[in-house]
Amino acid sequence: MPPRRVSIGVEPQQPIEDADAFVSGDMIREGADFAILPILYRHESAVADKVLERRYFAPEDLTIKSSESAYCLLGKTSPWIDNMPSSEALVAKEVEYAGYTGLKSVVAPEIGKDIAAYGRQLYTMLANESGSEVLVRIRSGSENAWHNWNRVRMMCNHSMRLQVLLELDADAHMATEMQQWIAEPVRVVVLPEDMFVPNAAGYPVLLRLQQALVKNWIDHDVAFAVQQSQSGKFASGDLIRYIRHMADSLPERDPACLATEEYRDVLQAPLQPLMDHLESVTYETFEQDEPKYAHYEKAMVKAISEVAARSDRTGPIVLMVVGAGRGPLVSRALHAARRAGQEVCVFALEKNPSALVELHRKNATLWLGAVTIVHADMRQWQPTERADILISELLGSFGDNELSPECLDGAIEHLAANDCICIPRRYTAYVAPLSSTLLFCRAREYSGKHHLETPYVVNIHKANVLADAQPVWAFSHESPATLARLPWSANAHNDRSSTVEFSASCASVVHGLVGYFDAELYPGVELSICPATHTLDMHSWFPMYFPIQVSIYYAWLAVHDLFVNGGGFSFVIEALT
Ligand SMILES: C[S@@+](CC[C@H](N)C(=O)[O-])C[C@H]1O[C@@H](n2cnc3c(N)ncnc32)[C@H](O)[C@@H]1O
Repeated sequence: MPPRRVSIGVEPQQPIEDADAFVSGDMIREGADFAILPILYRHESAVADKVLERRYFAPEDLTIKSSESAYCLLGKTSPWIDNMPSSEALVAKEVEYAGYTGLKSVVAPEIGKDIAAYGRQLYTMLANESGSEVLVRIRSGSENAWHNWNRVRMMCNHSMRLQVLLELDADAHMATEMQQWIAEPVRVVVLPEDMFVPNAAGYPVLLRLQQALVKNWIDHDVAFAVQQSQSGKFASGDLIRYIRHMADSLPERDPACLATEEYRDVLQAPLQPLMDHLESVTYETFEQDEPKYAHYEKAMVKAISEVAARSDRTGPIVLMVVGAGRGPLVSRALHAARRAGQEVCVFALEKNPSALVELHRKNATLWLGAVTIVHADMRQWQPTERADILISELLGSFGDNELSPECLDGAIEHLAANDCICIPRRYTAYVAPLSSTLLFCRAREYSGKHHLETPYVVNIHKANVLADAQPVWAFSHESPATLARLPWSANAHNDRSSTVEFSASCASVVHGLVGYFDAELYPGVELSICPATHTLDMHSWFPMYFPIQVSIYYAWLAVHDLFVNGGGFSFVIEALT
């Protein structure tokens, strides 16, 4: 497996007269991928006045004198002096010049005291058509760092081009503050030389807490930049080699993690397996989830044993797999019967005609004709005998957002015996408030009319779940006989509503809700995608992200009027004081 490729740059502290010479000399020698350099060589106000008067830079004013090295440079703008119009004008010139040379990113200085003026300046920089990204320099641990950042990014309307260059302080470690930054668009993490200590041979290393912090940032795909101090205790090249070695020696990611990594923070529309016919490749992905099917088999063995132990029991036990797809649950049902030592009669029901091809093929080659395959809608098929055990896998990431419970209601009415055991028998939906600038921006840019009023299935990564998830409702199929007697055609029995309150461990911005579910397949056999109880290595379901139209600032929050029915899901979020 190829090692992780980490981009590592340098931020020299001494003045650099010519960026091109620095890149082809020191930077390459040190093994850096990029450099963070000031755009201007000299910042004296006399220079600023001259530049503004003449309206262009002279070569001697500049560190970045040409576009030759622009591909590997981040250009720092001059320090902004609060309430000084000439300072604003100079920065505007620098940004214009950065666009001309092709710099992809410019780095703005730390947020000053006059936050409104700073926000206005950023806004102007982002309005520049050059399209350079603007990185705001944040020193972790500085007073109100996150609050100030939050204010300026709000002023810039959450622009996707506004990002963070996070400069760690020497004592930084993975605490609540870092968790806050994970949810923000951090592009570059600056590691000051003071963070490193010498090992026995005098080479720079990080202490354990800082190592954990850097490893966590590696996993969040940021670039690093090492920043030499004036004293120059260590050579930049040694700092870079150490970080590279750290990335190379991270443990190999397990295959399940690799399979899902490409979907990190990618917004996907939930599947619609009733309206659409799923493709073979989608079934193939489901089928790779060994832990999920192992749990199903365990539940089936228990259910078969329970039915077999009934005193009035005669003949083979009838198992129906409804929504059989290409048959993984059918294989498991036959295996479970063998494990339980019981004679069974297995039906596989599927409405997707193409999946039927695979079911028939497997019946001929694998199951040796032991299965009755039915091409039908589970809500309408009328069997000659009823199921003792009804097995389905119809859940979405939020539990009831795909086929269950509505399709299952129909199946129970037509197919289930009075004392039928349903697998799963119960499932619960959970929500938690979520902060993620990336997901919010992606939802905002998603095509379609109601892109901020629709949920997405996401392998959520660059995000901060702000409080423990809380249950909002459950659906139960524990007594199918009761359900079969319900006047369920109006579907009102599947309406649910709820109100939940959350208090955050730190003030934050809510960009929506994250939804999870857990399911009881059989008493004692559970599947879960909730973080605290997640089924080990199960990857069939990513969480659900429910964006909100306008992000809100929160420390204590109520999600009320949460409501679900067959037609959709709605909620209101209120920040409490
Ligand atoms: C999430 S897939 C699960 C497939 C399979 N059990 C597996 O584990 O790979 C749900 C299946 O239910 C089928 N399905 C959806 N609605 C159905 C209905 N009303 N009647 C029969 N099958 C249905 C879909 O075509 C799809 O194959």
